[in-house]
Amino acid sequence: MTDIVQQPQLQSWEVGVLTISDRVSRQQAIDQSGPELIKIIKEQLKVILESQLNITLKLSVIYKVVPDDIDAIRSIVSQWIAKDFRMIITTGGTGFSPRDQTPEAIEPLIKKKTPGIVVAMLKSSLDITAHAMLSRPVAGITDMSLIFTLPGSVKAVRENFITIMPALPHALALIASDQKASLPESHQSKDINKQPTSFSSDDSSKFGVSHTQGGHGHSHGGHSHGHSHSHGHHTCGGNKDSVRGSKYPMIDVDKAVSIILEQCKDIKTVESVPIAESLGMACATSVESVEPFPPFRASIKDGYAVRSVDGVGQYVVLGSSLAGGGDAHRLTEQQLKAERSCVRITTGAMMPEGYDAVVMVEDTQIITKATESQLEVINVDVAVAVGQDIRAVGSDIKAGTTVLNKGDKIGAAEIGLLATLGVTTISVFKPPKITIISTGDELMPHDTKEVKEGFIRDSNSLTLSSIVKEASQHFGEVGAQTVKNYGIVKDELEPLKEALVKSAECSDVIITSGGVSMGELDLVKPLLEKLGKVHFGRVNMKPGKPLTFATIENGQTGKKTLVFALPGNPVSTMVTFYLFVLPALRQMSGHSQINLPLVETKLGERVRMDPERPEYHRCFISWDFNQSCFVSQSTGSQASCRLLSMKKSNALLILPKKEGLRSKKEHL
Ligand SMILES: Nc1ncnc2c1ncn2[C@@H]1O[C@H](COP(=O)(O)OP(=O)(O)O)[C@@H](O)[C@H]1O
Ligand SMILES: [Mg+2]
Repeated sequence: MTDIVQQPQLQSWEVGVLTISDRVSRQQAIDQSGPELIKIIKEQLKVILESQLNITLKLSVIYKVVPDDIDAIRSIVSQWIAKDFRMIITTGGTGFSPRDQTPEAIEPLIKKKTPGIVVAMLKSSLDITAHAMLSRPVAGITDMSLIFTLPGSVKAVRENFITIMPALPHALALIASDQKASLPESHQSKDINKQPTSFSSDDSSKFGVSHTQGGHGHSHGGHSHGHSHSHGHHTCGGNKDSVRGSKYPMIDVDKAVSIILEQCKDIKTVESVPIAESLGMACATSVESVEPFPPFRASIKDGYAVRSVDGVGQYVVLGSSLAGGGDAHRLTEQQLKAERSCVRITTGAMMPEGYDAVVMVEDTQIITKATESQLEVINVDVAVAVGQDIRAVGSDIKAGTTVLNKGDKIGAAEIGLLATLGVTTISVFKPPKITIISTGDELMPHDTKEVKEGFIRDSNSLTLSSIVKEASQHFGEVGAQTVKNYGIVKDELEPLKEALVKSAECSDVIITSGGVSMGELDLVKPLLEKLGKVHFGRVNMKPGKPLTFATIENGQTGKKTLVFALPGNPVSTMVTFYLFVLPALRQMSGHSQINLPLVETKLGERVRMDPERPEYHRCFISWDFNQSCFVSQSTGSQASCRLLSMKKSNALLILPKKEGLRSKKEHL
């Protein structure tokens, strides 16, 4: 038998992708499902079609967005049917909400129903969540077109589409082979059902299908139906990514920190401030002493300035040198030269010329008290050496000594030093300007007395502004100038965009909380993609996995703003602040010491390890004098919403990912 190798035939197909959503069409939400579908069609379906049907495919995907409106939907789909689109796929509007009317719009356009496709889609979703039964998909054939309706949520779209994808080459080929669409229903469903056997589970996993992950959130056309399970379940465990997982690779904490530090390397501003306002800031230049300190020979003790060669015996007290005063300066050179003469002196007072030692008052006795006509006479009981109890000029700080280096943190001692040397203003690195934004429809201002049902008080705004203030001792004084609280922003595209754009104009750093997970209302990541560059969107840690870091650059001025999109759970917010935002703030403020101190500690009790991600376990550490080491005490339940686990904690215990319990030395 001779093999006849057929050249693939070139075919041009058009496929329509219609996103049906009021919110997307009003630009209150970014469409994720439509673009995702297009991506799968172009990257995966095309390959399968070409290989299964032995064709070279010129595939055009036409994409449109319409509101949840029967006429609008029908108008587009009818046009596409008329143009013989091979496939028309809608996403959104298949749920139970009053505005969900995609099935009603599509059904009358279908000539032959294809319930097998509906069953396959529902089955795949029902395997994950019972809520799938609230989806009302329709599928069918009209002339040249295969039409089906997918739910609105991007996860469900991927999952449903990937489920039916193996059957599509055969289905589309059969439709095309009979333009009159006279395919018997029995034949059609049989073929469709037969397909999965030729696409074994191995084949489908090739496309990334995995149901290992919990959580399933259907939303229809951008409306949340209140049954999204994504929170709490969306953890796509470790690296077990699936088609429903995040598109962002999971990177390690160290890598994330280095990406952040690289981005803030060039954001530094130097300013000159009065030294009293420089606490916590980093010096932008080195500081050298111009004058010596002390600038004069000064006594270290209260006593008498003497000539050491005069030894023990009686002395006449010529006058006094008091700190900042006295009358010794009025004495003539002649008087001061008189043998066995001395001058009463106090601590810090200037040594009169000609004297070379101080005898402390305890080593003397008064022989005769001073009267109007007579000088005081004392007895020096002990001999003193040259220079005794005298601070020489420049003995503390010589002229030309470097007292502060660039990058040194200015603390109380440093401010004292500068004041000593007569430095009144100092060149420092300015702390970055920070704006804090809380996102979430469920949030009410923290001072709300009666919180509406289903709402909570916004705690993150205050926690974040306080943590910044608390941390400012490590990067500089923080005033109203430096930290702005933007307040609460709804989970809607326009307000969020406005908040980010406005804040970027006036801040070096934006810290947001919430809206970075996988829920339908988690809009921060896609929005940041549009406004700037997302450098990472997931970190291999617990808590804090969805942490997102982006930069927004002003095209005209070139000003760069760092955006830390912290997860909304209050503990995740705090932990990610300490691990990622604080080092960045320190680096941007010019500090040479930017990392949190790391010490080794013994566990005070057994702790359960996380098998999937390294954990930053909140604990209290203290020095154990008996064991001569730090010992850590866990703060209890480590749920990322339990702010009580942060209370009283003074350290984060770094627990590597591991199965089981642990009770030995760990790094902190
Ligand atoms: N500002 C806030 N104050 C208190 N709790 C918040 C705040 N923002 C979010 N949360 C809570 O944190 C949890 C996660 O919120 P979400 O917006 O889904 O965060 P993310 O998507 O970033 O993980 C929710 O229970 C939410 O109510
Ligand atoms: Mg939220």
